[in-house]
Amino acid sequence: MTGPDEPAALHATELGFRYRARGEWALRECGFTVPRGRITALVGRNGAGKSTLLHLAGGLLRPAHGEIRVLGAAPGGGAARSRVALLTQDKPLYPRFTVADTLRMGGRLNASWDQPVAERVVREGGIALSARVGELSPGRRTRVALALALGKRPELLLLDEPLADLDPVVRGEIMATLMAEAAEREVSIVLSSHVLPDLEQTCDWVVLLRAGRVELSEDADALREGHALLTGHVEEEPTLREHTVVHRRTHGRQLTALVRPRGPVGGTWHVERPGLEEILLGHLQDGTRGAKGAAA
Ligand SMILES: Nc1ncnc2c1ncn2[C@@H]1O[C@H](COP(=O)(O)OP(=O)(O)OP(=O)(O)O)[C@@H](O)[C@H]1O
Repeated sequence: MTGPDEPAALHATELGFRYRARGEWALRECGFTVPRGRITALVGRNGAGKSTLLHLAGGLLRPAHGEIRVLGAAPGGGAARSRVALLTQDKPLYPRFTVADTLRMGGRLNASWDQPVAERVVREGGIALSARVGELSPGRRTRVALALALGKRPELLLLDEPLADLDPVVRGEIMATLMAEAAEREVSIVLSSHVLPDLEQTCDWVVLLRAGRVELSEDADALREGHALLTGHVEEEPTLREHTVVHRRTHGRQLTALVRPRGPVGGTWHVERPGLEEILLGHLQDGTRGAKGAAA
């Protein structure tokens, strides 16, 4: 973990972006901070702005409004380029290259290249260095792309849906590799994903986007402690008025509500501490509230 005076992994103020000058805002008034040394889940429904945010952080796009800093530096500039790695959804790799060629290219392009790390990431997936990239399964291609990103020895790794299209076993293996690298080298990781169960055990910070705005930017344990899952009779619902109800559902006369309590919960509710998955799902399902500003 890094000291309090060190620049944050990500810091955005009033960040806004739109793809065309007169188009809709893909991101708007985003302000948040992600501390260093965290594994951050970047979540949001389709079109919420996750890829746009990662592309801005990786320096592939420039803000239309406000700013974003990575490790205290401007994205894409000299101070950030060698310290930040971005793995985009299209995972650009040359299909005709072998895995060994691909890693060799990584070595030529990056002064801080760490060949043993890159080879280890490849080997952990049982991939031969002589294999041709175009003949690998999607999961194995993801692993090679990850090896390229980790071989750069980044301080901040930005991953845009690296787990999409992978079976649960491969997803678990890739998450384990990421966790090991994060722990060993204190890499900060920001990972966008729709696979909420995979995030429960691995992520310790959450940024949740809703329609281009930051709704949550919080420590995962603080989120768990700050929510309660209540089950009870629908007639008890008026006792919830003083709390923030994130999401509610009824089954006959039974009501289940995910709430952010603002004090002791009255009534005869059965109260449980929800997991991160339930919390995120509750926030994602709730379409009634407008997006709010950032929390951190
Ligand atoms: N190249 C583009 N040109 C125009 N609009 C775009 C482009 N890329 C994204 N958008 C729009 O910007 C908004 C945010 O898209 P973005 O891809 O960042 O969302 P996302 O959260 O990553 O979505 P998903 O989960 O579906 O990948 C959406 O309204 C999308 O339609």
